[in-house]
Amino acid sequence: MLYAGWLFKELIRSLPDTQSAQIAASRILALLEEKPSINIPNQGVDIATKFQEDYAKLALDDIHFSYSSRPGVVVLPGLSLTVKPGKTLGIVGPSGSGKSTILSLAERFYDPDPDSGTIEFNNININIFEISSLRRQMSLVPQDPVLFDMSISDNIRYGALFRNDITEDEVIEVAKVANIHEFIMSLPHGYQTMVGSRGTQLSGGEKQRVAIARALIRNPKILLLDEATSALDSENEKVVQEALDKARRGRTTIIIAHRLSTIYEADSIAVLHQGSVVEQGTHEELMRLQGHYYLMNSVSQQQKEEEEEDDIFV
Ligand SMILES: Nc1ncnc2c1ncn2[C@@H]1O[C@H](COP(=O)(O)OP(=O)(O)OP(=O)(O)O)[C@@H](O)[C@H]1O
Repeated sequence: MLYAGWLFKELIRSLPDTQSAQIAASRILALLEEKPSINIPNQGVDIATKFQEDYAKLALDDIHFSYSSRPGVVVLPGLSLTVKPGKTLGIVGPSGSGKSTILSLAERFYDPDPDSGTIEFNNININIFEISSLRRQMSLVPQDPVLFDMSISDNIRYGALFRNDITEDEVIEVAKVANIHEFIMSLPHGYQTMVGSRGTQLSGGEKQRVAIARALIRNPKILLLDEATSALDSENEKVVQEALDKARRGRTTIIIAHRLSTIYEADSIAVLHQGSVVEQGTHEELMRLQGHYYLMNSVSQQQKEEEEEDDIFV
C-alpha cells in the first residue's frame, strides 16, 4: 500500500504541469469513489488460505451476461468453458464475440447476470473470495499494455504492488522468462532506464515483453493473455511469441488469440461465436473437423500469402 502511495505521487509528478496533475488527481479520486459494478463481499475468504495446489482450474458454467450500460444486448447467452490445471486454453472468434468479456468476468471486473450458473476457481464459486486475494491469483497481459514514466524495474514491480519486498533478482528472473533481460542489459542504465511517458521510448514488442514480465512478477496461478502480436513485425512477433510460450509453461493459461498461429500448441482451443462455444478441440482436431476454425485458418493463410506477395513487390 505504501508503494502504491509512492507510485501515485510518482505518476502525478510525471505529468507536464500542475494543471494536468490536478486534473489527473481529481479523476483518480473520482474513480476511487465510483460504485463498483459487482457485489463485493466485505469479508470474503482469503483465497490464499484455501489452496495449496500449484495449479488452478477455472470453470465457467452456464454464464449469462449483458453489460449494464447495454442491458438489451446479450453478450454471453449461457457460456460453459473450463481451463484445466496447468493447461492452456486458446479462445478465438470474431470481434465482439465475447472473448475479452470472459477475462473480465474471471477477474470479477463484472459479475454474471443473477440467473447465471457459476464461475469456479478450483471447484469453489469465485464470489466467496475476498476480491483482491482472487485477483492476486491472476495476471492479465492486455493487448495494449500501459507503461508508466518510471524505470523498467519499477514498471515490472508494478505487477505486484502488494509486495514491498521484491528483490532485483526476482525482477531479473521474470525479465529473462519474458525475453527482455538481454535488451535491458544493453541499455546504458539497464533496469534503471526510464521508459518515457506511456513507454514511448520502447518499441511495441519491447513494451509487450515488459508487460509479460510485469504479469509474471506476481507469480500468478492463472495467466490471462490478450495476445496482440498481429500489430508487430515478424521479427518482434517471434520474440514475443517465445516469451509467451515460456511464460505459460506449466501454468494455467487462457490466451485470446488474434493470430491463429499463437494457439496452435494450446491444449484446447474454443471457437466462440456470439458468446457461445461452437467448436472445441486441439488444432489438429479442429482442422480435421473442417468447420469454423478450419475456415478461419484458410482465410488467415490466404491473408499471409497476400502480405508476403506485397512484400516482394515493395
Ligand atoms: N464495457 C462495455 N460496455 C458495454 N458493452 C461492451 C463493453 N465491453 C464490450 N462490450 C460489448 O460486448 C460485446 C463483446 O465484447 P468483447 O470485447 O468481449 O468481444 P471480443 O470478442 O473480445 O472482441 P475483440 O476481438 O474486438 O476484442 C461487444 O458487442 C462489445 O461491443
